[in-house]
Amino acid sequence: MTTVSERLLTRAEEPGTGSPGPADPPGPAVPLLSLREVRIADGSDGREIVHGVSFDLTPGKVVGIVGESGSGKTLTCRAALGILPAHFEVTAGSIEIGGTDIATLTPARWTALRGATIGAVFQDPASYLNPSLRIGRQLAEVVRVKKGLGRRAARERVLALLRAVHLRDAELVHDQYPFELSGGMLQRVLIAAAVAADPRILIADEATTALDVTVQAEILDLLADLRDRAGLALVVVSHDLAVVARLCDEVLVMRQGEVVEQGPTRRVLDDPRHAYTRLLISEHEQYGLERFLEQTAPAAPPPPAAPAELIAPIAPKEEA
Ligand SMILES: Nc1ncnc2c1ncn2[C@@H]1O[C@H](COP(=O)(O)OP(=O)(O)OP(=O)(O)O)[C@@H](O)[C@H]1O
Repeated sequence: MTTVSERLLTRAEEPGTGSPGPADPPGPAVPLLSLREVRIADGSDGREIVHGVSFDLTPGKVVGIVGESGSGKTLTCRAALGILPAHFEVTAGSIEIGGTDIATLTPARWTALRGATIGAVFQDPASYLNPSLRIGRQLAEVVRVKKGLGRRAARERVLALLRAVHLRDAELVHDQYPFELSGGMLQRVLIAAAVAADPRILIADEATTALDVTVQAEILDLLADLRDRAGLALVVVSHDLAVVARLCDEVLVMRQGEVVEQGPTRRVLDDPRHAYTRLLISEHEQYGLERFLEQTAPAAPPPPAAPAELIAPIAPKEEA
């Protein structure tokens, strides 16, 4: 008999994708990102929204956060990125990036860290791009500011990034405007922008939610590629247990601001200890299965990128 995690993995891999599942747990390493009992409150009324989140992210590790809408997943990510909405604040606990407590960072240090150490991709990629500028120009700006490249080198780097995120015709996409691209292509562009400055940590908050299942699986493969080839550490926020099963080493299950269950993904999926986790799994089995099985005619997968293409744009140490 197959386990829940085996079934979820099988379904998430169905749409014609072939990369392996979560990597073996990395050995002991200094956490790139460490949250300790983080509490977040709405300063306007003093209401505590997130009641203590802890996890460590080491190179190549993927931590998943699942849970119902409004449970505090996005606020937790935004706290780690130093971009909590106005009047929200971290009221207790600590967040460290590379051993530095982010509460001590100056705005200038934050600017240096964002992109270069920690990057993020959210849902609704179109809203993060300027509709009146070509894709290449927008990415080039990131590359020129964060990597200090000249015009020509920036163009080459942007094309390499577009290829690295498996966009078929990088030259064409380079010269297109956002409205000319599909949702899946825009999400790839956003991922390219997020990894342009070789971050060590990428936070993907519902980054595949708006995409159809085939494209979703391709984006998940892309994230797995970045993890495998560049040791990128990921925080993946999703409503979808199949996404979590596909990518994550560890999962946190959140409900109403509380982490109700946390542990290695397979243990949580195969032996859930909290009633809410069991509910999520049974809902997934009832509705998720059909959604994946509906996938009868997957689109052609993107052309395989040469390993060198994938490594060159994102491995920080390889660039002179
Ligand atoms: N900018 C904001 N202004 C006011 N309230 C907010 C804001 N952002 C979040 N909240 C509130 O904080 C709580 C947690 O929100 P959060 O976005 O972290 O949830 P979530 O788990 O990411 O939900 P979803 O899955 O729907 O994105 C919710 O009750 C939400 O209404």
